Amino acid sequence: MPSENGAVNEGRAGSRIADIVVPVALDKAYSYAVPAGAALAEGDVVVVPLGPRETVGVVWALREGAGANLKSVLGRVDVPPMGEDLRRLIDWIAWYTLAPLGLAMRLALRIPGEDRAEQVRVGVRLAGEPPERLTAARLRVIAAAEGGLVYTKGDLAERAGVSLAVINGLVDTGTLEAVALPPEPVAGLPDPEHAPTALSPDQERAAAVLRAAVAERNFSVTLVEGVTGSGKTEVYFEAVAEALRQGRQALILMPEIALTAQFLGRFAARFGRAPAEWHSGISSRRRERLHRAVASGEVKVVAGARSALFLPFSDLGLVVVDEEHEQAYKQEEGALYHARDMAIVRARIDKAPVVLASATPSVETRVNAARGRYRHLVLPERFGGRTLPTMRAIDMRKKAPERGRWLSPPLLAAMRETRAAGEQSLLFLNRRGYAPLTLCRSCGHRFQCPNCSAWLVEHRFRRALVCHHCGHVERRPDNCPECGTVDALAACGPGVERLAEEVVEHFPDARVITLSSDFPGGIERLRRELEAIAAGEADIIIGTQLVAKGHNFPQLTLVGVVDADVGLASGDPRASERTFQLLQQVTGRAGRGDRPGRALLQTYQPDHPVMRALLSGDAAAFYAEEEAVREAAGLPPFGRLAAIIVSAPDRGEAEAHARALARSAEAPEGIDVLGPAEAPLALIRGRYRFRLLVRAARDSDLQGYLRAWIARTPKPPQRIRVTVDVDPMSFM
Ligand SMILES: Nc1ncnc2c1ncn2[C@@H]1O[C@H](COP(=O)(O)OP(=O)(O)OP(=O)(O)O)[C@@H](O)[C@H]1O
Ligand SMILES: [Zn+2]
Repeated sequence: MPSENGAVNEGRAGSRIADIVVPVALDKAYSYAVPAGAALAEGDVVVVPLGPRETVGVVWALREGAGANLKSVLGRVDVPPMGEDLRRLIDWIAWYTLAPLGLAMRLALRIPGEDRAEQVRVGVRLAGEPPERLTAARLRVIAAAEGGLVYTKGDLAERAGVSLAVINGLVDTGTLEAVALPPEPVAGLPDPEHAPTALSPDQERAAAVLRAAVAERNFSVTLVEGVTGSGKTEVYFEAVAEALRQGRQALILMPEIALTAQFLGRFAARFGRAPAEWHSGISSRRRERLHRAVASGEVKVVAGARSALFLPFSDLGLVVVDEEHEQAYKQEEGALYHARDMAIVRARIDKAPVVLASATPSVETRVNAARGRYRHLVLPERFGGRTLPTMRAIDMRKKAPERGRWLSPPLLAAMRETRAAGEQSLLFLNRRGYAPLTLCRSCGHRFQCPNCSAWLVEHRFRRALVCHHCGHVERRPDNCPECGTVDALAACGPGVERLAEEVVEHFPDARVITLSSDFPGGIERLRRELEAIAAGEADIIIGTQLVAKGHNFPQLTLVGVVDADVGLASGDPRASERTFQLLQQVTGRAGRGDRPGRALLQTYQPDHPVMRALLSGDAAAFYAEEEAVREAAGLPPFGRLAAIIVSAPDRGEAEAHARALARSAEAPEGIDVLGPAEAPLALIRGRYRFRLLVRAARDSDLQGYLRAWIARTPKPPQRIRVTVDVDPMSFM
């Protein structure tokens, strides 16, 4: 790798040593000599030799020392240094999650890509004499450029109605001269006074507390718990406004940022400018510019996904975590961190207030609020006198749909009424594809993924069978591969595509939109469809969980939950909490406009505590019961959990190492080690998996225990992987 900003190496070793963290799976910093006279500071991004190659790294610490036997730092890279706060955050993440320091550091490292050179924008203006050869086109250009203003070439070509070649020709003749244009600003400056919202008294009370928290310029955490449609967004916008008034920066973390065009529009309406967006859909070139502009303080507000947490804010004055209960905040690959929790860590380091917003907070956050660790603001009502949807269960044991169909008579009747009233219905089913399982009616053969212990999901319009875990795709055959019978394959169970078929049978002239993250057209298509729905251009919407999140569809008055029980059967300790949150969210899409909404839950267990809580609207009772169950079982937040996942291409090896780990567990008082057990997803991407679960008392040194344990277990060969997941969200 070339050194971007001049070599610092002047050949002589100096008197300083740099401890440098490189972005690989190593757990410590490596020492290098700092060449004499090199201007190097902690946090600088540098190029260093690593074995036979060169790599970038970050200066974690500088100290005195000769370092005669050490290799030297080769150069400094011209990117914003990694500030003290970010380095402390990364140390913390590495300590907390047990991720190797180098991997944790990689979260915050941005190195320029190939296209890094900022393209200089050039404009042209009239400068010299008209050329000797004057064509009509050339005359039009000269006329259009009259007055001496600077235009981009494209602009001028358009104004004059000529091609770029004509413009370039006039530059060659000296009639036009090229001048450098200032770079376009990365993001506009949001104005806190642009269009303040008139808040309701409840909202105003909450907003006042948040403004005060921002004005304190100190660390604090405030939970804003408000029912769906209560205006949580409007309220935390007031905290953002206060940060802007103070000239400070604000970070808004969102779980599904790519789908939040509506949010960006609302922000722009309130502040006159959209916030800077940060997520994987943003081009690398733009991300690089944003990275610099966040470091320089030019960008004031970033709305982003998890990784926005690692931007080099120079003066962070507020962090908002929207939908704080969302599982999407947990990073499930690489360093397994929880972005909400790490946002709180970063805010503590940066002495900034945090706002957690949710209609259905996580049990952890509720308990923290109840114990006084967090401030707790409640918005109990929807804005503008609107009411929450009425909730009813449809007992599927009594009101069964026809054979091979999934919509019960009462739900169909409600959809007809809604349609007759010119309103929208939403059917929610959290299953992508056509059918979750395909089998042969003749021999019973089931289609399974060759790499995973999972059934292949039929995607009918792609004419394919797909594994949702590893992405394996195969054609759906006409004959059974096992017994050869023709046309004997049957789809079992519903996915959104199959549901759409049923809806069209019942409502042949309704405008139906099916939303699923795996449809062709990607984010752009989803954004367009969400807009179309909000504009009333659909009668019936069918969707997976991505329709549940934060959208405002004013004409939507009926939500039908096709299978309310789906999430309850998983055996996951958070199954109840998650089902409650998801169904509350999705039903909360109904009745947000002028007309009241209702929700119907198709369930085989109407007496399940989760269903009872949803039907009665008594969230407090649900949380109280859930907390009691967790407390009794020593589960988070009353106790702590860590999962150890051992995986290998060979099942026997994976199991043997998992057992070896269990044997060397030596758990002290207050810590239990459970397992190993074969993981529910026993095979993923060709790797067999075994799980151990560590349950520890709240005040125990879980990380210390895990480190010592893993260190004393004989190191397995490379093909056996041991993954530690502290505070696991997935138990698969
Ligand atoms: N003070 C207000 N003035 C005008 N409109 C408001 C006000 N408060 C809320 N609204 C409107 O009410 C709707 C719901 O508000 P918002 O989306 O902020 O609620 P929320 O609590 O974040 O909802 P959810 O949890 O369901 O996403 C939005 O259309 C919003 O513009
Ligand atoms: Zn698979």
